[in-house]
Amino acid sequence: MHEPNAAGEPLLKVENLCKSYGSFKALKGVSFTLQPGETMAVVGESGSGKSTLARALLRLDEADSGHAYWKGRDLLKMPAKELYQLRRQMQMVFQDPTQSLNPRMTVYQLISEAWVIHPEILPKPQWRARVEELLTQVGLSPAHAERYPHQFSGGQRQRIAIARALALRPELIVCDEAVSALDVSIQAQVIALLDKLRRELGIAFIFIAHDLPVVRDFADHVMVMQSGECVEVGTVRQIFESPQRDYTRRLLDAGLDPDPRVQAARRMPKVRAGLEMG
Ligand SMILES: Nc1ncnc2c1ncn2[C@@H]1O[C@H](COP(=O)(O)OP(=O)(O)OP(=O)(O)O)[C@@H](O)[C@H]1O
Repeated sequence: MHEPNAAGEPLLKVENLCKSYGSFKALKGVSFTLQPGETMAVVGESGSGKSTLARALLRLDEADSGHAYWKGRDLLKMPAKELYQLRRQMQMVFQDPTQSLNPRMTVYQLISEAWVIHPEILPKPQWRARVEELLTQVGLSPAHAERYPHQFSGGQRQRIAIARALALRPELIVCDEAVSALDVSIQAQVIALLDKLRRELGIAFIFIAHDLPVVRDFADHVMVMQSGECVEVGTVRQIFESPQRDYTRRLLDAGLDPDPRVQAARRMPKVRAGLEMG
């Protein structure tokens, strides 16, 4: 469990973040605060800037202006050496695990690769046991360590990607459309797993999704993005029960399937959390 940092700083405080591609403004001054262990969903239609925000925060792309403070330290100005250490604490899980998992590596190699890069985390004799522990934690079996990514279903591959992110003991996991490619019932199982990890390990999440219903049972706060701007932010309850903007209402309407069976399948099966192997 991660402790709140001593200074009582938020885990992440983002101020007025801007990013352009040429003359196109993809992020127009986004601000928000994330506390340790908190989950913030970032929702918005395609092209609204959600991935650009994630990439700027992890410095996979450089923001043009603004600030992002990680426990009070401006991570956008952080020198490379400090950033290298910080990257460990901020992990990303992408939409398509077939692209992020090297098909030639076994699950054991994929997960332990994190410790090749960061050997300070775990001595080599402990790698095997830790890989097996992580696989169990994400609802897979220790025997899966010797398999290759193509031998798993989409939901199981996403669990491997999550285990790999956990290997570095992150304090924040940024999920960029991490469940969007999965069937609705498998989506709910993977979200239930993330929720279990959040409760057990105190990990904070930024959870990017274009579909509002999937975040309802998981997020604490929702930030709604449109054309590079945050147009509404609130608790899940505020956003779902009294959205202030038409755009948010439209997102809610678009995401709600009229079929109650589909709605039920989307809801997170809390009691089954992490036990099924989607
Ligand atoms: N490398 C790039 N070069 C030029 N334009 C880009 C680049 N990356 C993103 N954009 C543009 O910035 C805007 C925001 O893109 P972004 O990927 O952040 O949107 P998004 O909300 O994540 O969309 P989606 O839900 O489809 O993933 C889009 O109009 C996109 O075309």
